[in-house]
Amino acid sequence: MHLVVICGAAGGIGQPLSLLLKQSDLISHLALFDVVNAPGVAADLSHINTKSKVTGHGKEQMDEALKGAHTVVIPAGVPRKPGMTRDDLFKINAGIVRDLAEGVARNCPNAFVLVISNPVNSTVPIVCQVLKKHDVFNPSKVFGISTLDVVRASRFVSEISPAIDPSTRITVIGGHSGVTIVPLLSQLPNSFADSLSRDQLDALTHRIQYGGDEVVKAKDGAGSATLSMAYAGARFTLSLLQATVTGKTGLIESAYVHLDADKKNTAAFREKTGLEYFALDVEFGKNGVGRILELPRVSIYEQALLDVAIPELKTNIAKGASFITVSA
Ligand SMILES: NC(=O)C1=CN([C@@H]2O[C@H](COP(=O)(O)OP(=O)(O)OC[C@H]3O[C@@H](n4cnc5c(N)ncnc54)[C@H](O)[C@@H]3O)[C@@H](O)[C@H]2O)C=CC1
Ligand SMILES: O=C([O-])CC(=O)C(=O)O
Repeated sequence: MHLVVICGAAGGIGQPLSLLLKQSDLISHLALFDVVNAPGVAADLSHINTKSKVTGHGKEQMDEALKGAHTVVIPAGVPRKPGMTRDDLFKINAGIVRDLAEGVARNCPNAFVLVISNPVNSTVPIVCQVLKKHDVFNPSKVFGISTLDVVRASRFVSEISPAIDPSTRITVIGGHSGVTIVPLLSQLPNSFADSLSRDQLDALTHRIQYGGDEVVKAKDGAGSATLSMAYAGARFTLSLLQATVTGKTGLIESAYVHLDADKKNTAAFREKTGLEYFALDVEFGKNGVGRILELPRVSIYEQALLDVAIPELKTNIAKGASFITVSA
């Protein structure tokens, strides 16, 4: 019995994400929670002839939806409009994510919590702080989904170099907003990064960092990435489920996590940077984070990107963490 709950299930991401997850036999029950239209989306999805049962839960039914969940995916909240940064969403989304995390602490304290709602750099610390407040925090079980940055990096690189297949995984570290997104293109085979001119490398890096803005601009006020995010969110969720439900090993995704999830492999990095949260490649295990892969050697170019990302991330993390007071 594996209950997966989508919070914000009737939204632009929530609907296609739920559709993709409905196709998995690893999920026995898909519970869709939203403050609007959850029963309608659930009725629709429930006619699909795959294994899982689908239920819909409206505004007053958060506790009922979350009760006993194995995994909770959170794409609830408002998206950007042109001219906004992800941080501009904090005012509204911080409270939404806090209330959902309170619901997790009450109803499914052992669940894996996968955060999509922006600004991820701050909303993940909010979730962790709420769980700490209730004494149910396990750093191996809370993830900020930064997979879309990896998906974009793979796609954009393959557009430049047809020799690189679009399914090639690229390590993207840092956070999930603008300068905090640091693609490690130096890790690609055949000296791909060295084959680019400085202008080409700058343009590709900028496109990966600001891919979200491309979509916000093209949607022209109607929101931000939803379909590519649903793809990325489903990929992440299904990978985690394979590891935690079937015990499959060797599954790696980039995720924005609390570095206590693997103190051993992150100690040196943490000491050097003072960061508590960071997106790194994570190998899933039975209990969520199996191990965090050590940061590979970065190029001088990438170190300069990191030098810009780290102070910005620290500000984002402090903003999220200080939103919740945890008594000592
Ligand atoms: N991590 C990432 O890479 C990405 C994150 N996002 C973020 O995901 C979030 C959702 O984006 P969209 O689906 O496009 O927005 P949307 O507005 O289409 O959907 C959001 C849904 O959340 C629901 N909602 C609002 N308050 C709620 C609450 N308290 N409890 C449950 N549901 C609630 C709304 O009713 C709506 O159905 C945004 O914050 C956006 O910035 C978007 C793309 C990529
Ligand atoms: O750009 C946004 O606001 C949504 C997002 O996080 C992305 O597409 O990467």
